[in-house]
Amino acid sequence: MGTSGSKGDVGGAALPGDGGMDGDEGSAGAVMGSWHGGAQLYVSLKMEKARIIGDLVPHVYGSEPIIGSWDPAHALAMERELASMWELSFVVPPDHETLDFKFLLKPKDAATPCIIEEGPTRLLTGGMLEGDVRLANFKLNGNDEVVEFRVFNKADIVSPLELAASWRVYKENFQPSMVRGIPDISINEAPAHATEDGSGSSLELDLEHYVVPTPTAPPTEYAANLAATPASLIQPGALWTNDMLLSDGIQSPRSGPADFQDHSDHNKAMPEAAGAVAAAAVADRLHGSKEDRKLAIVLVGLPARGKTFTAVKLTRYLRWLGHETKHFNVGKYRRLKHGANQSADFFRPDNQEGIEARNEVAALAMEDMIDWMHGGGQVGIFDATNSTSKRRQMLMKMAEGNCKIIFLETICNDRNIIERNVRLKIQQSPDYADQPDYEAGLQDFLERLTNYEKVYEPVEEGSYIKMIDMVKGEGGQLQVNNISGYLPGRIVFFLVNSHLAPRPILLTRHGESLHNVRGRVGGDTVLSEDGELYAKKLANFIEKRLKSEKTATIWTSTLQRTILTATPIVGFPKIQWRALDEINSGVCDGMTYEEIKKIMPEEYESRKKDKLRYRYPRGESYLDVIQRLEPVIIELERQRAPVVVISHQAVLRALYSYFADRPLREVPDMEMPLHTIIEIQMGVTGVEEKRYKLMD
Ligand SMILES: O=P(O)(O)OC[C@H]1O[C@@](CO)(OP(=O)(O)O)[C@@H](O)[C@@H]1O
Repeated sequence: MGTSGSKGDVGGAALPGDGGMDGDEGSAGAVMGSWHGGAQLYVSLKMEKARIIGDLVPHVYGSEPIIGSWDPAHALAMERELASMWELSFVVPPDHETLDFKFLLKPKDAATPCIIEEGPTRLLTGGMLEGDVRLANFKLNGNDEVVEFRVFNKADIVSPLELAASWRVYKENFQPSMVRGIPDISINEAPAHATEDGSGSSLELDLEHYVVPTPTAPPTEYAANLAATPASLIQPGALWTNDMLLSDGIQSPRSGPADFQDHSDHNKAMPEAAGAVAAAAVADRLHGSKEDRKLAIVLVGLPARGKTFTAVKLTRYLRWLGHETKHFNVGKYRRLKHGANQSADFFRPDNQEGIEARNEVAALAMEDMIDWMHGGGQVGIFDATNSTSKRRQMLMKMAEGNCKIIFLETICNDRNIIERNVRLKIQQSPDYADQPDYEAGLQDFLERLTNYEKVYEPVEEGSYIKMIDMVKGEGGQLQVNNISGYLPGRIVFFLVNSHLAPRPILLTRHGESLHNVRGRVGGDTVLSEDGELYAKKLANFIEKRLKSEKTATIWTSTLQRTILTATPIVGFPKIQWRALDEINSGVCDGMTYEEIKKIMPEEYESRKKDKLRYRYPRGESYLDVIQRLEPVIIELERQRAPVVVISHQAVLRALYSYFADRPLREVPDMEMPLHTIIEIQMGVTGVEEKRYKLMD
């Protein structure tokens, strides 16, 4: 093991069978010194841990000392690359000896519980895994449940010069790429003072050092809705009889013509949204047909086509805009009424009992939705396969006189995406929560899929939107038929611009401004000293956090406290948005809250009473801010690369509430501290959040 050492390096040695490296032969010290010609292999092992299982972290362990010499307690932890992707990367000579190892799951800083993957030892030769080893199976809870994670492996030939660059990137941004607890490559490091500009703006190598807890919030209304038992299932013996259902459904006695009395006094009444939404709502109310004021978005599609995810995104978007919106998941009704582990037989086209049971729960859900609309609800998202024309006719009959139906069909022809959705379904759907054997669950679900495919009839009736292969946000197409009105138009525009590809969005306020120091609102002041220090730290953070991203963009408002905060950031384009300017405090601009209370007590009290709707004289309300941020949300949904939004307290409260699905009433009082970065990771399994506080 020809290695050389230089002072101060940690012990260790290069991988066996090294192609030999220059450098004076020293003890079996670190791998230092210049490289001996020849390209090297940059190997990347990845595991897609699509399901969070406690604090278990993927590790690698095997024969080599650096990966534990087959002692699980000394396994090497994989690094989290994305919300559900874990990675271990290292550099080896192309002709390295075979490395044998296995994956295991255990807490990062504890030896137990420790779950070693099933199957034979894995062999890495020439940087690549031998055999068909794309999956890792783990038996949880002592054999009664098997989870399967996908494994990826890549080996790229890199030259010493590329290694030099990658070494600098790794040295500055993450832990150095290590295989033996020491840099497995090293180039003369830049002199230490280079990263210190004396202002203390440098950061710890490990950004985890800055992570702070996310404030706990009560479950979102969406989560509460999912957990609640539906109204129609609470009163046993619903109004429906089977013959009613089989004759394609008729109006239930309870859901007579909707009463369109004004429910503004209703505590769920939609807040008086401002701007476009208010104008449209008035127009629809005055001119639209009675039933158009209530909208049912009825999803259509085979299982594992992303219907529920689309329903969740659409619900969040419409609620954020101030429309009283609710998601009705028929699968939940079925599980509550008929149990959660129905086999594929329940879904067979020749299973009359199954058909009746499925139509019954669909009608119950539709009945609840219509009742909810009578109570003030405006947009119901009806989430089920609704895969036959007969079922859709039944729903249309129930909607007559109550609401307008728009069918939203999701069609996916990409087998890889379907496979991924199926895997997520088996791992996460309540239908398979009790299914210990992953393979058995997979088979059952594929059989259910076949049963649906036998009877599936694409949408041709009524008003409809077809989303065809739009999941990745690349290409695909959207077909629209007989769609009109403000809200349906907004929905189409949102669907055209949103996709499910995971990418981080970083939200942060500007560095502390002079007005912040003095407690004055609004204005357009420069940064304080602390604010300027934050700007430098933020630039360091962004360089580390986004270095491995191909592209990213920096968005600021047009006020100088955000533009100055963005100045030290290099390498990414910066865009100034007026829409990101702070709430306009009108005649109170530049005042302190105490001065407002003293000089305009009635304004102060009005704002205190209803901060969401209160509008500063010649200024804005939070609802006004939300309305002007709608194009920002659409653009954030459309972006596929990371975006850093440097904006203001009120604006960030409004943007954050969208991603966190918080009700509008909470927006004006949300915690949005200075010098803190909120990372929102949007992906297939929903939205995850992480906060980094770089300084007080
Ligand atoms: O709605 P409130 O709680 O007043 O917060 C908004 C206020 O926050 C401030 C700071 O007080 O925003 P920022 O400094 O982030 O630009 C004011 O400019 C703005 O008027």
